[in-house]
Amino acid sequence: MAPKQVNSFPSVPLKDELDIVIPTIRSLDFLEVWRPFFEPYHLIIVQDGDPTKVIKVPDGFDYDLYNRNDINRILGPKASCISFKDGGCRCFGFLVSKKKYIYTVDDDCFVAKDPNGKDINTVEQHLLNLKTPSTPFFFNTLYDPYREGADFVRGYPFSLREGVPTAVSHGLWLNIPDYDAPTQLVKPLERNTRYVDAVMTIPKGAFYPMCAMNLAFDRELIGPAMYFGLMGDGQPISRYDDMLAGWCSKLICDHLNLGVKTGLPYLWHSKASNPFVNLKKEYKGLFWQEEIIPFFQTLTLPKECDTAAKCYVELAKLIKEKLNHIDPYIVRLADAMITWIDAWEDFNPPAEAVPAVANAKKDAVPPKKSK
Ligand SMILES: O=c1ccn([C@@H]2O[C@H](COP(=O)(O)OP(=O)(O)O[C@H]3OC[C@H](O)[C@H](O)[C@H]3O)[C@@H](O)[C@H]2O)c(=O)[nH]1
Ligand SMILES: [Mn+2]
Repeated sequence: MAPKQVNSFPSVPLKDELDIVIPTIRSLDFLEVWRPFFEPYHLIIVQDGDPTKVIKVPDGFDYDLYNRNDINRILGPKASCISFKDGGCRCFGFLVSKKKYIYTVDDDCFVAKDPNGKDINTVEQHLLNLKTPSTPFFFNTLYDPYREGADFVRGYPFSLREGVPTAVSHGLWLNIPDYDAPTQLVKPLERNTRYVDAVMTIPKGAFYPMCAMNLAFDRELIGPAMYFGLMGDGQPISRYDDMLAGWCSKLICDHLNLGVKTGLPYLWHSKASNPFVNLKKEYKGLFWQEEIIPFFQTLTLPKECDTAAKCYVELAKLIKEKLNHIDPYIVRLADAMITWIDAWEDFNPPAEAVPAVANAKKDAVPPKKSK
């Protein structure tokens, strides 16, 4: 029986282990409030929309900024898999990062306070979540057993107390909740004021609506599955970027015995996007998901799929084969999933890749700007 890990916050910023990826089509002024927590880290800013628009990065941050011209230049024809005019463009940042962990956050999210009035360092809490095991096979009713002041409760099998590696840490939001358009329309004034002091592993076999507003993950374990789909301009759907990545990554985490956690940390989500615009963007997803989610719930991947990338390629094939009747778009999406993996492996060669070729490809990515 492994000694239980009692976790504490990482004492110093782990800047060599984590990049912060921010999609933006607006402004980066929000970084000012995050400065104490974000300044030590490298930012990867993915500028969406008009590439001629100059988006100012507040002084003092170490960053690379990529606009659509950069994405096209760097990926060439493979840029077709990166969404335009949808927050899903952020996955380009996941692709070019070289760090083990990614934290991605939206530009209308701010520092929240915990019930004691203390500013919440979301990066620290996500790193803690990712560096401590998950318990997907048997639910611990006292929530995160690795947390200070908690443990496995009576009856929890000792054979399962080591847990599994954590691949995804899904944070939450105070103030504007991540509601879909119909819910936003009927509850325009609803605000989330409930701070739940808990981190939970999402049990194996259960899916969840992954929101990318306050999300962290282990690139090495699950990076290839964090593709945010073909959304936005020229596509019949938007605002399902993170949902697709959530379904795919959870299926693959379950298959590879990796964990997904949700709960702390919280941030403050400030902007309610227009529910009528959102309804137009997401309405196909509202009914497509009623068929897509059962597809994921009943899917079993072959045991030969022993890496996230191999699982993802197999999943793309199955989506193309089993879901193409929903809409011709699904075929394009499945093809784009394969293009994504090709691009991923250009930047992150699989272990068995020939080093000479791999290095040549890896070095082909001059960042647009950095300080
Ligand atoms: O065309 C676009 C639109 C937005 N962005 C950037 O994406 C981030 C989210 O944008 P926004 O705050 O307007 O989205 P929400 O209505 O709050 O909902 C999101 O919440 C979770 C996910 O992030 C998902 O994308 C949405 O459902 C923000 O940083 C925008 O600047 C963009 O790059 N391109
Ligand atoms: Mn928002």
